[in-house]
Amino acid sequence: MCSVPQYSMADVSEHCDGTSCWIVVSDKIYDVTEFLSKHPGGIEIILEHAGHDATIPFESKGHSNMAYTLMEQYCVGHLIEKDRRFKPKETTTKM
Ligand code: HEM
Repeated sequence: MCSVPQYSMADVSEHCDGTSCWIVVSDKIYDVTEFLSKHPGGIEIILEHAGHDATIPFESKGHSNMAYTLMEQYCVGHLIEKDRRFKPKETTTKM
């Protein structure tokens, strides 16, 4: 988790069109610019979420395990802790 770059939602929101398209799924950030034209569900549906959190639409569509594997090659980092919504916050306190 710590060895990859971390970005804020403000950083993600700058990549909001077909020239640079980032989406967030489960607090991980994906640069899908090169993938847009390859997406079996089409370009437009991803562009609707460009620069935003796409976790709920991505998961409610019910992507296959293959899709989850495929997306990892586009991961460019994680959200900074303050902007995370889905993963439990890291803690140094041991139970
Ligand atoms: C890194 C991001 C994404 C990857 C790698 C990806 C990959 C895929 C793949 C491989 C399929 C074919 C069916 C399957 O294997 O599940 C698919 C279909 C689809 N995807 Fe995505 N997807 C991504 C993001 C999104 C997002 C953000 C949405 C927004 C709702 C979306 C909506 C859809 C839809 C609606 C289909 C169905 C197309 C059909 O059955 O005609 N995808 N996607």
